[in-house]
Amino acid sequence: MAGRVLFSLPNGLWFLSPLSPVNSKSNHLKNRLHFRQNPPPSSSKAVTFCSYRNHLQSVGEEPVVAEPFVLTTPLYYVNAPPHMGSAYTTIAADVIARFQRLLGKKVIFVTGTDEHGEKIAAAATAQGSSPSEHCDTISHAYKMLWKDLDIAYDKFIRTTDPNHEVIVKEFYSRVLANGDIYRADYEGLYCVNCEEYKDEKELLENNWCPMHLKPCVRRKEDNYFFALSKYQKPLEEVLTCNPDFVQPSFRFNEVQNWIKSGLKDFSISRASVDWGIPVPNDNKQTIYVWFDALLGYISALLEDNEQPTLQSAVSSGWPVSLHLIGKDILRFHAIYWPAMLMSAGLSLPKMVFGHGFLTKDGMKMGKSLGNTLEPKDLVYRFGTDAVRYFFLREVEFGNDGDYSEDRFINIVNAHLANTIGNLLNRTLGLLKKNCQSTLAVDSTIAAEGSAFKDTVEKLVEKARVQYDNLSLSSACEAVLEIGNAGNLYMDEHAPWSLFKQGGASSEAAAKDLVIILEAVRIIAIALSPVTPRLCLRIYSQLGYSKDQFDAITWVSLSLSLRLFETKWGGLKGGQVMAQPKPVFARIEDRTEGEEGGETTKEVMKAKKKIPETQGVAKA
Ligand SMILES: Nc1ncnc2c1ncn2[C@@H]1O[C@H](COP(=O)(O)OP(=O)(O)OP(=O)(O)O)[C@@H](O)[C@H]1O
Ligand SMILES: [Zn+2]
Repeated sequence: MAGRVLFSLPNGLWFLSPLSPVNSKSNHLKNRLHFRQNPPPSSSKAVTFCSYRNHLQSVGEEPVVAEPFVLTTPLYYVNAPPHMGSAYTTIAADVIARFQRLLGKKVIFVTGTDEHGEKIAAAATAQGSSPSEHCDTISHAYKMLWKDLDIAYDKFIRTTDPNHEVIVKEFYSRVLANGDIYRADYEGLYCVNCEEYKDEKELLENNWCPMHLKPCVRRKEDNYFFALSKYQKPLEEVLTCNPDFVQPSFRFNEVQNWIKSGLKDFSISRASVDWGIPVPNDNKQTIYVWFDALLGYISALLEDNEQPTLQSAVSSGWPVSLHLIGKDILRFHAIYWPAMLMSAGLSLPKMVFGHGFLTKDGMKMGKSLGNTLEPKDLVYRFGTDAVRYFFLREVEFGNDGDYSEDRFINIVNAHLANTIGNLLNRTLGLLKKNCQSTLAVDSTIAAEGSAFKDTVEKLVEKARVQYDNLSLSSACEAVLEIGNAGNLYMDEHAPWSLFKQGGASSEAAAKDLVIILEAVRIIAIALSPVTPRLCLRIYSQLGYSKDQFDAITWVSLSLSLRLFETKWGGLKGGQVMAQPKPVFARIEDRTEGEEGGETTKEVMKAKKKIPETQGVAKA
């Protein structure tokens, strides 16, 4: 396949490679090197970005972006341990990362912790520890939770990492050299929990922050400022040229309105905060926590033992394909950050997606309000897959969602235990009883003339499109529809009674079982980004090894891997299935020693230790 590659260059420009075979790695690298060494002259970056896009369209070229898929979660503030809200973003990011890996892409999944600032210093003092001890403890708690939730991140950045400090200082110096930093007095109302000066118009009565329900304090400081107002036009242009820059689309409109209402310069240093990175050439001030934390997305890209420079960090995956964040920090990511990047001559992220809030009694669940749901308890009681599945399936990605334990149990039981687990279990039971657990024919032959195969292929394609659009709940729904269709097929064909009739009916029944199992195989691939443990158990039941499961791809990357694609036809005649075991026990049915539902023992332990509703909001 020949095509052109749209490169993002370290100086903030985008460049179209000469026509070359895209799949040729050496050509790709040569082009990259050539443009890095001979960057085109700098002009207004936003305009250049647009003109390249327009140029591509005018010559009818579809750019092939051969860069890795890089995605980030927010770097979580270590003022308190993680909660279900922090877990929500990270689970969603993990699902997207796993999906992209299934498509065969190189993925760099970045997460981490934001560790500087006034709120952290105060939290440490309240705990009677030093800021650095406090950061170590909380950052470790995040890592442990990501392990419990099967988060397969590639990079975990802490903003107290010495390399990060070098990157922040270099970035600050670039922005300063570009004439975008100046010194001035500022007086305003500050919310320590937001770590942000607030506009009085946004506040509740008595100057309370609407998000944290705490009073803002009036502050006057002599600070360094970033000239955000200079970037009003370039930012407008970025949005005009790139309607996908902020997602979902209603948040795009929000950002557009903020910009339209006029951008004000903001202070990027604090004279009163010691726990931070010193401003270059002025040790009396530290860098504002947001001007520091956002750079974590770049310093995370540094390879181990690499010289910490902006140049080396950005050459390992910048710009990111996706910043996944909560809507609370949209302004920082969709306005401040792109302006800062333009000022430093770096390219912009391709997309910022601001999802909604998990709420408790209608209020955002958060550390500062303390109204949080403990993900560890949920995992302990219900298992990792149940937690991952419920929040992604239940909350439409982008909107807010309230938690209810009853609903949690109902959904997980109905979808994972009944629709998928039972379907597999009863099919394998029949196969064991009537066919010695061996498939009679290839799934392609079994499905000849059957409309069911087309239904499954359409649904799995629908799921792919939904994952790609980040409509994660709809992707789960499409996969579940395959399960529903499978159950319907089973009930309509009633293979158990066909087996009793013997002869040709028995042969038809044996084919029906192959058909159902092939559908379940496809479900196992398509749901594996969301419930990796369950899908591995399904794959084992279908007679595959863990290595084979780890090698699955959404579409075949080579002919020898045809078996593993989501296209119909993976299961072959003669293949021997494992002994049927429940792959997902219903939550209330789990008893100690029962097989299936890998969390059985944990659940029982947890039942003895944790009262049913502790830390959990009942609807
Ligand atoms: N209730 C929530 N629903 C969804 N995501 C959340 C929620 N709370 C936090 N997050 C995620 O964490 C990010 C904010 O991280 P942060 O460490 O500031 O947590 P926080 O609990 O919101 O803190 P605070 O309550 O102190 O403002 C959000 O942008 C979002 O990605
Ligand atoms: Zn606030």
